[in-house]
Amino acid sequence: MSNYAIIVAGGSGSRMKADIPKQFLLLRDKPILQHTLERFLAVLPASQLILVLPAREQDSWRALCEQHQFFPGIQTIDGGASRFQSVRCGLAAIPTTGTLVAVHDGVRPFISPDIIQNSFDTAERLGSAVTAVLVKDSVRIVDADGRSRAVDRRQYQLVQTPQTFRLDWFRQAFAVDEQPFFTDCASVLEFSGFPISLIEGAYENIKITTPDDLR
Ligand SMILES: Nc1ccn([C@@H]2O[C@H](COP(=O)(O)OP(=O)(O)OP(=O)(O)O)[C@@H](O)[C@H]2O)c(=O)n1
Ligand SMILES: C[C@](O)(CO)[C@H](O)COP(=O)(O)O
Repeated sequence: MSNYAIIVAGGSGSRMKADIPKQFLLLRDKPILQHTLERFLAVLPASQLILVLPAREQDSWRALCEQHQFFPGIQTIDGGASRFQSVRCGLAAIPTTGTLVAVHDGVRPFISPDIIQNSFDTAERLGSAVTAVLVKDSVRIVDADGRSRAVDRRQYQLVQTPQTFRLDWFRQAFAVDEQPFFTDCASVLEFSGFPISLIEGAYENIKITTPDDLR
């Protein structure tokens, strides 16, 4: 069984409005991305991790690794114009002998090794494992006229990463043309008819998106 993980960090972080891509910002003296990679290195060897970065930022990442004396030996790949394209770039680097693949946002540094391991164990049994948490707030649906009504929050979960799948399903699903409603890998696999199994995530596993999240 050879499992792989693609860490997608190919975005520009436009909503963070920082001078550098948000995955390179420091959190307790270390780049956010280094925290994330260290969590995955607790579960998988470096040879089974693929890091996707913006093509123009490869040199900056190398310099940051030098600065922080972080030399994990992880293969880095140039990303694409969207998250879907970046995942596809990472996928192309996985050998055909692979069995499962996890995809994780480089900007979710608080993921626990236990959740990563559970996602592989569940995907091995069921073919997919998509991390999600229950909704804690009340939820309302809003129509085009701005009228809203309450909905049953028990029918919704908030989706996180990692999202882990059988590699054969994943390759087949990612061969399709990109669709505007592909917001994560689960939506891509579902579009091709593959079943999505949810596993329990953690509220601390936030995606660092805006300055509030960083604080
Ligand atoms: N072309 C892209 C776009 C996004 N991502 C990655 O997908 C994850 C989730 O995306 P998001 O939080 O939206 O990151 P950005 O695209 O960087 O942010 P923004 O949308 O604010 O520009 C991030 O780790 C991001 O680096 C990627 O690998 N390639
Ligand atoms: C993949 C994801 O983190 C799951 O919640 C999310 O869909 C990414 O969304 P974004 O629009 O790229 O921020």
